[in-house]
Amino acid sequence: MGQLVDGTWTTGWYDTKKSGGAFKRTTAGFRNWITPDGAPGPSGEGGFAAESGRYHMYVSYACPWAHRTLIFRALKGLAPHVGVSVVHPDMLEDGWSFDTEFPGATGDELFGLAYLRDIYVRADPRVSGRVTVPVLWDRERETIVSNESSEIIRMFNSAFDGLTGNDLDFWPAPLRSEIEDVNSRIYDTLNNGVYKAGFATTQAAYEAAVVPLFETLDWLERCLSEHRYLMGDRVTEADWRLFPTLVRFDAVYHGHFKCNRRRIVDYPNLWAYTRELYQWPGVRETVHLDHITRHYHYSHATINPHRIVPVGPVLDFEMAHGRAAMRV
Ligand SMILES: N[C@@H](CCC(=O)N[C@@H](CS)C(=O)NCC(=O)O)C(=O)O
Repeated sequence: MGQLVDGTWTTGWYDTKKSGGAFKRTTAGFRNWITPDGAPGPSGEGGFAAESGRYHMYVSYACPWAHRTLIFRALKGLAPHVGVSVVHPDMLEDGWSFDTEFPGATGDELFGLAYLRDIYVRADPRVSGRVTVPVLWDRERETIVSNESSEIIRMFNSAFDGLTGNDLDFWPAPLRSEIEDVNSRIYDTLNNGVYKAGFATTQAAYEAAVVPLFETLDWLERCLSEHRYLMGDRVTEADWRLFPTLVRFDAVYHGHFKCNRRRIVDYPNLWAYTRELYQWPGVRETVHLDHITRHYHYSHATINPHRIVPVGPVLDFEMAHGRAAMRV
């Protein structure tokens, strides 16, 4: 666990001293966009045209941010066009590694490097910052296009449509501002809220995270008692950004991160909605609870010093969801 400073690895856990015990997530450093013709996107520089076989993703199956990019890769039929390397679930002193001693960990399929940080240094020998997944790598320019999942899913939503013929749109223009509003509450209180609760080092910082977190879950339960999806009758990016947190919740966030007022299985609508999204074609294959459970409990020695990985809970994501009866 550490970060790169001027291309050199330095170790240390998240520093919460300056922020009263609160965990503050830093922003991602590589912010270019793949576009159909290589024109520049909303940030970064141009020159990253959508081409089959040119791009490769580095992910962890444990990571909820990487998970959304794997979901979009599946939903948008990008598997034949964008390759994937999967890191080992343990994130220890050296950060994410390409150790293959865990089922599903592939190693670095492009260069055979030992650590994910080596990929960052290959992109920029003087790079500084956290070494995070997901990473979207350009084999042609030998650099990182982006390490920001919220932007990678927007690229995947449309950049390759000309190549794949898949024009499913999870970011439809008329719903964008409504999606942004819902995303921002869910990001702050839930996607990142679980980390704020789990990584807090004072009681006050923990409570400041966990109270709004359950307010959001209660609010979502009410929304999903009236509507099939967050935007009504149509599944959108907002649902796919929520799902990775819901699918991890009872297995890790409830116990390990102390988000334990309720579990997702205690919310009838949220639980049925989670099962529906899990059963969506292509999605269950992106869910790897063995990586998820192992990663959090084994990697966070400050929270779980003996690294005992729990055996439960038993969760039946395949159970009938009954959500098709909801019309709106
Ligand atoms: N902004 C990034 C955040 C990604 C992120 O924080 N990933 C975590 C894994 S869940 C990570 O790699 N952490 C390593 C670290 O912070 O050193 C995104 O959404 O793509």
